[in-house]
Amino acid sequence: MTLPLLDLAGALARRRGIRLAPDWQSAVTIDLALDDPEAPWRLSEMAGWDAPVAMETRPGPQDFPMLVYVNQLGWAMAEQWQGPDHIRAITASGLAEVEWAAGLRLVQMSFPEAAGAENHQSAFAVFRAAILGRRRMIVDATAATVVINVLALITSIYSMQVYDRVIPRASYDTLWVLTAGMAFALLVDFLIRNTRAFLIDEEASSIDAEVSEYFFARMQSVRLDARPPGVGTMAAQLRGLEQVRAVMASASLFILADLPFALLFMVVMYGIGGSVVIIPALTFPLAIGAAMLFSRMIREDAHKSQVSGNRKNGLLVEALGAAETIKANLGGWHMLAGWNRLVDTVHRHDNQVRRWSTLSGSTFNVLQQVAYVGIIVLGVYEVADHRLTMGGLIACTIISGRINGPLVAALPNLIVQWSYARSSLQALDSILRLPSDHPHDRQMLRMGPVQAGMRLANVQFAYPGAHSGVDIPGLFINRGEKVGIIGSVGSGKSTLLKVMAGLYAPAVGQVTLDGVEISQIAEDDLRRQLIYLPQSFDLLSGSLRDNLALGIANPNDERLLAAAQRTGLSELLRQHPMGLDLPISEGGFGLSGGQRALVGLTRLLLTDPSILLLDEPTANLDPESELRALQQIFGHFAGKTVVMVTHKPQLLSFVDRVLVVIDGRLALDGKTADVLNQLRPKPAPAANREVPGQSPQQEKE
Ligand SMILES: Nc1ncnc2c1ncn2[C@@H]1O[C@H](COP(=O)(O)OP(=O)(O)OP(=O)(O)O)[C@@H](O)[C@H]1O
Repeated sequence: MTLPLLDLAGALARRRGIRLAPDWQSAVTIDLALDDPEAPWRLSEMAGWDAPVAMETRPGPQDFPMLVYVNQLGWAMAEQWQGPDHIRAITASGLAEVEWAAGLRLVQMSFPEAAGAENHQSAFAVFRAAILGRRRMIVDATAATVVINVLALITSIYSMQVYDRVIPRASYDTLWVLTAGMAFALLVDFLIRNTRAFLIDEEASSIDAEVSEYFFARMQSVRLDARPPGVGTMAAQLRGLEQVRAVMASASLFILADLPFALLFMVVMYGIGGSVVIIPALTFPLAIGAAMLFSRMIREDAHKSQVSGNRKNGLLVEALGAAETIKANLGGWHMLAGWNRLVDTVHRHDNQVRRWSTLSGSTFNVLQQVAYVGIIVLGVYEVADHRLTMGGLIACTIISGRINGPLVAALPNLIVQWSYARSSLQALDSILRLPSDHPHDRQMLRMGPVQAGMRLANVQFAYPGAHSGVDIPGLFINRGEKVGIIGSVGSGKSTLLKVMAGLYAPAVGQVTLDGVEISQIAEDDLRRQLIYLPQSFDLLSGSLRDNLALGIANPNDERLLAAAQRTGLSELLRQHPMGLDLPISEGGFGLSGGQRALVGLTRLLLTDPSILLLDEPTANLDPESELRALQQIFGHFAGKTVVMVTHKPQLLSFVDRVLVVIDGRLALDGKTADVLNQLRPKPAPAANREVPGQSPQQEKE
């Protein structure tokens, strides 16, 4: 049994139910020996994880599994206690019992959870979890809010004392004592307000980072066949995160924390001014009611403006991406017309929102003034009846300012922000509803190299809203087989390959590797064993080296250059002064179509899969480069399974078996020579004969 450290760490993570990022191993650039006592620390450092924690005391049963260092054997997985003095461990040479002693090196790895690993049902729940996960910030900010509100009362008490005690008796000493107290209160207020703002801003950034990481990872895990067609629109929907964050994780939320204090202030006002409290008791609920009404009025327009805004972004992305086609075909006017229509729609709805927002602003302003005047008028009668002092009346007007003040003044903004955020949340919910590559209710299985082969059983797949797709009652591809897939344009070859690669999930039936359904295989294992090369190999921004080494564990320049030499990519490296550092710009520009294909083929040579699925890998290459690259690929992967879609009959000499796809179904399946023979035009009318459903290979299975 071999147990290299990376496999050991992967197995440990799986035992602990932690799903690591699929490419976590790619960060490990040097070999880590199992018998290196520092290996777990080195691994964590390279992978960017927190340092492992060494057990200082005797571990409890709940602490297992973890790593244990066994003399002469090196690191192993400590599974559990086996009796009071022994620990059961899986070592490089099998199961072992390790005697517990005080100096035994037992280590707990600090694995990070892969982003998006938690299963949230709604976007609101994602934000709520991120905010509630910061209890300390909530407690501190709430405490600060309480103090700020209590300090606000001091101003009113100060004014009351000055008008009732200081002015009638001209007692300047009292004035200065009160003023000193007031100055101190103002200083504390200043400090606490700033601390609160600082605290919230700090946490808002970390909430933002956590939430955006979650959504980015979730967006990436959306199953390819379920992805909505508008990429730009989807990107804009994700950008809506910022609006939601601005409302949910910013100081404006703490304005709402002032809400309960409005009641406290009314109680205090009742204590000072008695019946005067009737005025804010009427105007405050009126303001809240009006806010709810305005938010209802704004909601629909905000949503429509948001949807059109997202589509505007989609159109922009499309116009930039398809610039060549648009320019070459005079499509600019068509795009501009679409753009102008969307801009008009956005403006129409935004203007409506702005109108309601202005109206709400002036309504709340009037309500504040009405409350102020109302308190003065009622207060005058109360003062005349000696039920209220002058100072009391002034204090009541100040308190009324606090009740209706910051919260009511902030309402118009908050309503608009919330309306847009609400619409963004709906868009984010629609992303969360899309099926994921890794359903959370499924336990992922690990697997090593494929021993038997790939089977498709009763597989049916159709694109959403379309009739086309694939329908394969049965197909088995044996380990080591070289299979070609041919068929006319749009017959379903690429779709079949993507279903085989597990990128598209069939609606019915199963694709299995050694009997295990591929949707149940842990993603890192699946992508190591099953390599899929798409028809158009897209490059990512960065350097050529980054693109060649993407997701490859242990890449180094010698390996990259050796692989490039074999496919012919080295020609490009020779021509370019920057070599492997050749920059690839955003969108993957910088190389020709053929060079891009060579990058994809070179990268293949750096992998060690069981099965290769190649979709027209050499469509963009000249005959010479094509031959060279395919000889290298088929030579290098001689013992592996290779399935290759192609339109070129001459490439079928590389394969032993050919599948012919017509309308998403297997029309022929057999040895290359037999199939080519059958496809050769025959003089007799028997050429149109129906093809039997079962191939010799299938029957064997
Ligand atoms: N994303 C999609 N949404 C809806 N229909 C699609 C989508 N992609 C492909 N199709 C349809 O599915 C059918 C099969 O397409 P597929 O790309 O598998 O054909 P193909 O045999 O690989 O063609 P080609 O030789 O041109 O590459 C076609 O009719 C195509 O229009």
